[in-house]
Amino acid sequence: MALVTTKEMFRKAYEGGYAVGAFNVNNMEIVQGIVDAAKEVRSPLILQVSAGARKYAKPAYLKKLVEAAIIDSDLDIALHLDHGDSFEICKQCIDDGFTSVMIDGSHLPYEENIALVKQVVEYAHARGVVVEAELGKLAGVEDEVNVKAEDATYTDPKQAVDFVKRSGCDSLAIAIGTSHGAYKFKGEPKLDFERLETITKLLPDYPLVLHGASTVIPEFVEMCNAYGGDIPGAQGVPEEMLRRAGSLGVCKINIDTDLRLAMTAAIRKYLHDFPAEFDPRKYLGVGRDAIRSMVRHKLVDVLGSDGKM
Ligand SMILES: O=C(CO)COP(=O)(O)O
Ligand SMILES: O=C[C@H](O)COP(=O)(O)O
Ligand SMILES: [Zn+2]
Ligand SMILES: [Zn+2]
Repeated sequence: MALVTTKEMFRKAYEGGYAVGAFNVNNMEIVQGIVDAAKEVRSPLILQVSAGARKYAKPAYLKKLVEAAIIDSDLDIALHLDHGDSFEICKQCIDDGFTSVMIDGSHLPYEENIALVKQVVEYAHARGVVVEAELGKLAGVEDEVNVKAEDATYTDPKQAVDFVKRSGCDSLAIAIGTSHGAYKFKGEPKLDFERLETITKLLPDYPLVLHGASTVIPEFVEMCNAYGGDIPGAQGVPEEMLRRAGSLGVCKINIDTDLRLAMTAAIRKYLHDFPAEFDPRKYLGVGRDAIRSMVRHKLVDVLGSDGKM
């Protein structure tokens, strides 16, 4: 199988009413845990690399890890740049062989966001690479109690149509109430599904992307806290909301925090239970196993992408 773009994955996901998981990768154990799960259940897969991941692991290592994953798993995998913040980083990744890049101009004024996305789209499309853009702002949304302020940062449906048409982006990340990290909601979790449905109606057959979509699995939060961690009040997006989003045009669901929590919880417990152990393969192996079973659960029970490869 091969390194592929997300085009075909999204087309099938849209038609099938399910979503493809986009998992952030930072080292070998994370890549292997995710890919082994996808291999077990024959799921399409997007592996994504942030600027932070490139700084931590170095671009050449990450690229080779993903190539190794394709050889070992016999899966089609898309390699995606997560939250590219400039034309230059997108160009670098395209030149390095990424099949998909995100240019995140969501912090820019509307017209500047469009202009930046257009520039990346022109470069990417000429090389067979697809582009994800973002409209609306995610971070900090959960702190807004004022509905009007909330509205201002959520994606405006009519603007989304204009944005897609004028920028030429292949998929669009939208803001409907999710946020990055382990603290997504203070009270009851709430996403603006009415807004999502309006966007989907106005942009039929168009793949949408949900960032900040970790469920912050209570089992792992509790395990972290039970073995020396300190992450009280962590809360994510409930699974049933992700299933609903997947049936409403969301074709890509981004997951990073859940990987971090699964790995950290398992390693914390292992080191507590086996204090005399100091072979990194032991605790990193346990972390990798935790990622594998967590991702398998996501693919089968939340995203519904199992058997779609
Ligand atoms: O959106 C993400 C990466 O772009 C990850 O979101 P989480 O923090 O919810 O895992
Ligand atoms: O959206 C953000 C991802 O979770 C990546 O986070 P990072 O920049 O710490 O690698
Ligand atoms: Zn963003
Ligand atoms: Zn994100």
